[in-house]
Amino acid sequence: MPETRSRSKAAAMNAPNGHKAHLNGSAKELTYEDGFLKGFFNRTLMPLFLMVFSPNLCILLWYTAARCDGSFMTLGEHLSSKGLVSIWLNDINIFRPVVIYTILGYMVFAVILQMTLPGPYTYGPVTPKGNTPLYTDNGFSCYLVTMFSFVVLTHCLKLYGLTPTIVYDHFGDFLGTLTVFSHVLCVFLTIKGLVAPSSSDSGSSGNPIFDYYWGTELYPRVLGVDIKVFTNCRFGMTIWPLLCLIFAIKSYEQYGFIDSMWVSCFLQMTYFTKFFWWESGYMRTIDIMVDRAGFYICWGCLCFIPGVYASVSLYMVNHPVKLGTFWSLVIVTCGSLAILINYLADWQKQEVRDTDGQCLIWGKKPEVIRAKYTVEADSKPRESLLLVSGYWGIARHFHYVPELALAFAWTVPGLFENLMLYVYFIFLFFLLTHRTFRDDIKCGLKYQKYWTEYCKRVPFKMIPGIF
Ligand SMILES: NC(=O)C1=CN([C@@H]2O[C@H](COP(=O)(O)OP(=O)(O)OC[C@H]3O[C@@H](n4cnc5c(N)ncnc54)[C@H](OP(=O)(O)O)[C@@H]3O)[C@@H](O)[C@H]2O)C=CC1
Ligand SMILES: CC(C)CCC[C@@H](C)[C@H]1CC[C@H]2C3=CC=C4C[C@@H](O)CC[C@]4(C)[C@H]3CC[C@]12C
Repeated sequence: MPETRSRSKAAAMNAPNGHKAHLNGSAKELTYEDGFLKGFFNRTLMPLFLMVFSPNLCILLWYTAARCDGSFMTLGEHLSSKGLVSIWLNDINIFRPVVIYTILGYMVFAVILQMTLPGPYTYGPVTPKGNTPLYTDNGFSCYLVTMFSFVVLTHCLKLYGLTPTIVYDHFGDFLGTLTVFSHVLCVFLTIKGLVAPSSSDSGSSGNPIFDYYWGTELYPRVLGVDIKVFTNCRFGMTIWPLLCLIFAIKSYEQYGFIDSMWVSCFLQMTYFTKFFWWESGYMRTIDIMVDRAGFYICWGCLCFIPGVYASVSLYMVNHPVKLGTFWSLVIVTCGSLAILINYLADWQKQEVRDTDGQCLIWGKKPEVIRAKYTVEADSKPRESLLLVSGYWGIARHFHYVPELALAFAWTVPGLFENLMLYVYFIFLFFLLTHRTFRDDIKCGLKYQKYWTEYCKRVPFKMIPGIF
């Protein structure tokens, strides 16, 4: 599991005295947060809105699928007759023992795999405080072992007349219990980041609401477990494929065929397999190198992924469509192509850096900008390669186009009867568009004139000539 290597061990590993002085004093916080997340709107209003709205969105999506046949019109009628509070109080049981045991059982299993499965070491990017996180790259084996264990467990349960689809039957309770659990974790992490941080990349913003929402630590570790690897990868990104499989089994139990569900499930499972194959690359993304372990990322991965990201499959349980071989193949082919392009774009960026530009991109020597930068902790000059050719020469975030195309491909098998099916796609559209702005600001602050040069050479964010 990740360790944090610092230029100065005292500055990173043990929440040193110097760092505590920083917490008590007025030293500068992360430049990204200063540059992007500032002002009353970003630091207080938006966090409050998201912390209230998002858990309700998850519950209402489940309620729409389970009680309103996927229709927002019917949901509107229910809401006006019984109200939102009644749904939380009467339709959700956060204390159901089978739900609590299943969640805890899975978490223990996931932590054991995270801690014990071997893998090569891989480094994350150097942090603003000059720490370099070290990870054990065991994501792919954790994923394979989990999927294999799920198949074995499903067969064992069958012998006793049981089925994993109990998760679907009590999915509202699962989301409710996970929400409570996540808040407990977030409270713990917020306090831990202030009183016993795992590294010097921590501290308060001075605003308790923002601290809770955004987190007080970049790389918290508890008993040797890296919390963000656990929440993002071992929980969120592993629960999502498990839910896809469980929902497909449920649909099959009910209807005896899984035509549209199969197409959607196949594309999603290919996407998860790709994700875990590339997991070390994920450790170099905004989620890990910028987002602190607070409500946004921890609650997001523990609840928003099962509640919103898996809502496509949840909806499809009761809305099977007979697509037929031709359309199934067309959608699977388009979706697979989107996965491939997205993967190759992520790969190009990584390969150029790993080989210091000594590789071929689309058969040619890559065009790069050797961008110099320093981190907040010291003035030591550092260098990163910005790729200007390949997919990174089309637009600065062109790879989001196949990501969106893929999300559409695994959604469209459910056809167009209800808007609920497209909530994930719509959310992703806004998330990725917003991310293009976030990343430009983050990279602009980090690389300054080198980023300006990249923006001149590659002027569009996502689609050349349009955006
Ligand atoms: N389904 C979902 O909800 C989402 C999926 N994704 C997917 O996750 C994957 C990774 O996400 P992504 O948003 O790219 O991660 P990031 O936004 O974190 O990656 C961008 C980072 O890459 C580096 N970078 C930027 N431009 C270049 C360049 N030209 N050459 C080399 N490095 C560069 C910079 O980091 P540095 O500081 O190292 O220079 C930058 O911060 C993608 O496949 C994306 O589609 C992403 C978001 C949401
Ligand atoms: C609080 C909420 C309103 C928002 C929570 C959002 C998070 C759950 C998601 C934000 C960014 C997402 C991801 C980024 C990159 C990824 C790589 C991709 O290959 C797989 C998906 C993912 C891990 C994705 C997962 C959800 C987020 C962390």
